Amino acid sequence: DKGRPPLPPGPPGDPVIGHLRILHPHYHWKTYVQWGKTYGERNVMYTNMFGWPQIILNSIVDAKELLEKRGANYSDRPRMMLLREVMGLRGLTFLPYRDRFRQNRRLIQQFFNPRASAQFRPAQKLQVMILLNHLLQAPEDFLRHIQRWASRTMLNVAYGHQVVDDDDPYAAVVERTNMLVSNSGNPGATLVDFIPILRFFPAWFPGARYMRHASEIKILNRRMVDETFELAKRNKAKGFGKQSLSSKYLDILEQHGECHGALEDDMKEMVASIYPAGVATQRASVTSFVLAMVHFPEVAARARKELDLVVGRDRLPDWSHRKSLPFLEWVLKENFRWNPVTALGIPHRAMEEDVYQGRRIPQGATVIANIWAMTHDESAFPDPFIFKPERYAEGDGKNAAFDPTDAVFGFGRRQCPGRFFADAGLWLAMACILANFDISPCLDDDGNAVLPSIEFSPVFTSNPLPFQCRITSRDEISAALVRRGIQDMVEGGFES
Ligand code: HEM
Repeated sequence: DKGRPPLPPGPPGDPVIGHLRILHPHYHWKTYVQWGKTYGERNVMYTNMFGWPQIILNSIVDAKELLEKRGANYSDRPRMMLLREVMGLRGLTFLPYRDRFRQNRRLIQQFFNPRASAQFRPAQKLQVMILLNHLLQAPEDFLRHIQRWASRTMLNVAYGHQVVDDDDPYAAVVERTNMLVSNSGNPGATLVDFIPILRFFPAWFPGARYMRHASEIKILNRRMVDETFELAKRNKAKGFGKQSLSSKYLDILEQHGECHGALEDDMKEMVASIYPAGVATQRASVTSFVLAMVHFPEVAARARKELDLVVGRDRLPDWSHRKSLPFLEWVLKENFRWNPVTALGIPHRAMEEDVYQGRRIPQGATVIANIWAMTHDESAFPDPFIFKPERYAEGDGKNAAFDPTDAVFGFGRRQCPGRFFADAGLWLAMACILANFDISPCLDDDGNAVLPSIEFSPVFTSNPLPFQCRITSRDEISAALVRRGIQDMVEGGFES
């Protein structure tokens, strides 16, 4: 390495295993902030895992400079040995930046860009209406209702499938497969990602046993991908789910006639990949929002006041009101910032060696954007743990250095293609909940408020740890509105 620029600074590591020993197994994003303060130079750090170079970016400025401006070099993904090679996940999320990437990315963006994604609004609205009714009927199960809302929304948008009860067999298969995949570790950062040869070791070998389990998941996943696409075909034949992504893809395949080659396979994988991408993230966002409202009731009160003024009490909030509700807009932004649900995004990869600020970024380095660090940087967002929507107000009160939506969906050519869709669905869910439900802490035997702790799971998509609170319908007017909301959609001939 003589004569070449030095690597960015970082903590001292061990021979062979690199920084594995000093990287606390949980909440890597917090460890990286600590390391950044101690070793970082303008927040860019170098570490290695079993010799694999890793660059950590704790600041949005560097993430934008590298992952966006120099996007041609930084839009690849690390190899993802476990998820891609062993489990066989072939959707867009983990696809390398070559071959089919461009075509596949276009196939998603075509339907999820700001204009096209408006077609999913009726489906999103129906699911929010169902969520509100579930909250009305059994508010104590709110965590499950939110999970089900996210799952139903994505099953409907992906396959045109309408889940009607808790025993839905398709929902069960898709949920189980995705749960097994997501419990298997951080993408690109499991043991077999660092020691790829492990996958060929016998199961008795330490660390290799998991491989057998992973091969079983592969079979399950294959079946899930195929069966759900067949379901989508049947739905289409019956005239259901015309707005779904599968239905649009089947239209494209029809135009290609018999000679669509690998296109159908790609489409199947892509449809399957939007489910996990959209469920855990949206669920975590709404659950975080509920937790925040328990802790910051003055925010909920101010948002409701604005809603009452603009929307009134004789209808539910709708997207047409959005422009007239600036405070609610800040609540949404603050919620994205307070718990950026994919705290470390999804890793990128440097395809060629690069030099940044006089430091060398090795070819093949995994590049991690620490989104949590960016949205909890005290100099960008004073009192970062306080939920303070007014920090986005224009004028003197403004003390947010950037819009969190510019960070929480990732960067550059890999930036989340589902962001417009997610933003619209989350807005509606939050607006309707705030307008019609009171959220407050549970009470102990003596009538004292018991505030739930603010803790998030230490995994890839960070959800609040299970907590309790009281959700009650605001009054009879609200209860009637919520009931009518769903009736109106059904009577209005809503077609999923
Ligand atoms: C709160 C909601 C969501 C958040 C915070 C979120 C966040 C992210 C992030 C951080 C990435 C990685 C970007 C990067 O590599 O720099 C990503 C990728 C992705 N997201 Fe989302 N997402 C959300 C919802 C959705 C939804 C609803 C969908 C589907 C409709 C979706 C589909 C995807 C896909 C397909 C990718 C992979 C893109 C690629 O690799 O080119 N996401 N998302």
